[in-house]
Amino acid sequence: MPQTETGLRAEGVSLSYDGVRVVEGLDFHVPTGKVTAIIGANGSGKSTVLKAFARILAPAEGRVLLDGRPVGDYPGKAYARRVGILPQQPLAPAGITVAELVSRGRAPHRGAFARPTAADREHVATALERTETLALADRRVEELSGGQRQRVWIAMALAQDPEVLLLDEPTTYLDLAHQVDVLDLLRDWNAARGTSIVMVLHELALAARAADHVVAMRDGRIVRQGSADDVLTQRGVAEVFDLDALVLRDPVRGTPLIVPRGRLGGGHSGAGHSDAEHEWRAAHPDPTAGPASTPPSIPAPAIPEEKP
Ligand SMILES: Nc1ncnc2c1ncn2[C@@H]1O[C@H](COP(=O)(O)OP(=O)(O)OP(=O)(O)O)[C@@H](O)[C@H]1O
Repeated sequence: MPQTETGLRAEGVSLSYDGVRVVEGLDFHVPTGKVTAIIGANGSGKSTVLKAFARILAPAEGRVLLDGRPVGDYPGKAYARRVGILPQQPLAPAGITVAELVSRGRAPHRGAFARPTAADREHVATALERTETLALADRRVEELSGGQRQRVWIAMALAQDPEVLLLDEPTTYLDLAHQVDVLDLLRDWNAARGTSIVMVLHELALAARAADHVVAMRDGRIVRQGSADDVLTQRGVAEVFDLDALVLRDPVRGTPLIVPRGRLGGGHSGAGHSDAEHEWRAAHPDPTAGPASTPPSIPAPAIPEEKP
């Protein structure tokens, strides 16, 4: 292992729950200073991978390293200053207010009984402001709507201000406008602070729009990774989701836009990877495996304006 290696890396990692292997042979270096989206079908191991990077789940095999050192070697607070996670279903302590919860994001930066510093208060205020939750500061978290609560959790993660931020489906519960807001906010945060962001996303158009790097998982393994153009091809979508889809270009951003046509084969639980690909090839005798412009001849249809 070279002394100079920096960042977060999984090396030959397998992950299990109660002895049942769910992720196998994971080799992945989190792209430093970039935004990465992990995509894949339900149960393919996306959250489990985040848990390994967050030290919630120890590898059954292999190692997770931060700057070349096993992550288990870092004291808890030291690790939390560098790597933060927003899990899929975080639990807030009963009765806690929004301001108190977001302030907890600063805990790794403080001594056990130390009072918040001006810098802590500044981080919390910025996080509340950026997530548009400032007006909710005195409300109890449990009385918020799902979308408001989700933005509060994101505020807490931003207040923590780690070098690597892991987010499991950060757009859950958000309406479309807030999904776009949150992803744009995370991109801005990445650009301004250089934070490496890794997030599990289900919405492929949003993943393509938000991420520099896309990682596609299937059955506990990474099956594709690269730019959205590399991963979200017609064949890529077939391989990852057993889905026959057209891949158009988002006319606004130029990123891939997936239009599902139907399922291939017996679905995730039945058809294996090679069956799906075989079927896809049979249905598409002349597949173009190129970037997302496939098939280029089909333009994104214009949706007519509604008549008043
Ligand atoms: N705490 C747990 N105990 C036992 N098995 C688990 C646990 N958490 C996840 N699993 C199993 O591990 C596999 C991978 O789950 P994981 O949550 O990582 O998938 P995912 O890709 O994030 O799915 P989703 O898109 O549905 O959130 C699944 O088969 C799941 O049932």
